[in-house]
Amino acid sequence: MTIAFSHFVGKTTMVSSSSSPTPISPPTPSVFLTQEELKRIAAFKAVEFVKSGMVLGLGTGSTAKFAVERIGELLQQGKLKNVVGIPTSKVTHEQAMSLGIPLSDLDSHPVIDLAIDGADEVDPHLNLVKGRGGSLLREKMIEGACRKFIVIVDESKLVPYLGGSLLAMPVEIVPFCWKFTTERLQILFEDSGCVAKLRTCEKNDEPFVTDNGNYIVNLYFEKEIGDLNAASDSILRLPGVVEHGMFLNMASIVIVAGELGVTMKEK
Ligand SMILES: O=C(CO)[C@H](O)[C@H](O)COP(=O)(O)O
Repeated sequence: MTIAFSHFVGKTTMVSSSSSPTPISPPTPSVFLTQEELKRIAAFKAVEFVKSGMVLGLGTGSTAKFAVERIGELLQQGKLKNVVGIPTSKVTHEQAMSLGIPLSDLDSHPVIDLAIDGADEVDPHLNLVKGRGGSLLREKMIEGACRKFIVIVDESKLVPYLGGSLLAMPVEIVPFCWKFTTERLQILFEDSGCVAKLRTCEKNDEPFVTDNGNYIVNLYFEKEIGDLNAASDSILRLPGVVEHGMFLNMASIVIVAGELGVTMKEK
């Protein structure tokens, strides 16, 4: 049984095995699935779009890791051949290496056929918040260079507007005078009741350091941000900011796994 999520604006497809681009089928959803199982189902569905010979952006996080695992498995089984992976983080690099997935980078492969990655929030227009795993910069560089970007989420990630989960919207900043930059970010969005906080590591309360040697400031919004493109521009104009976690108009397809089925939303 499948359901269509009224959340989305535009075309939503209810997924069945007949709509699969390849004969590889994920486990069939049923009730009482755990969040991990839902993530795995969305990931398997996305990997059905992978074809031999493709250059692939490999995402980061607990959902994307299932996609990387599946790609490794299909390579080992000989069902996929000659793919090259471009990892979006050191963690994914390690995982892909351990699975024997051939790896490269954007310098050697500036155009990527397909990227598959998770997201922290998905709004009805397929805009995303990403980077709660801290890999937003590499993710944005790699996913911005791909022909098709498939986002895989469980239904808990759907929000009516970005910032709507009341969880963090991350911004990567240089460590130099991070307090100054954090304050500037908070002031920028004071009309939206924004609170800006440096991300720290749970184990020692030290600043969280990204794969690029930078810090992350988490923005928490009390009210809707409003014009997302204007917000993006003003964040990026602040000296000290490297990148933010709003991925606007980048997703080609969002695959959502829910208790009652899988839906696929295309731009
Ligand atoms: O952007 C990311 C990492 O920087 C992740 O894709 C995002 O945080 C979702 O992660 P998960 O699948 O573990 O919920």
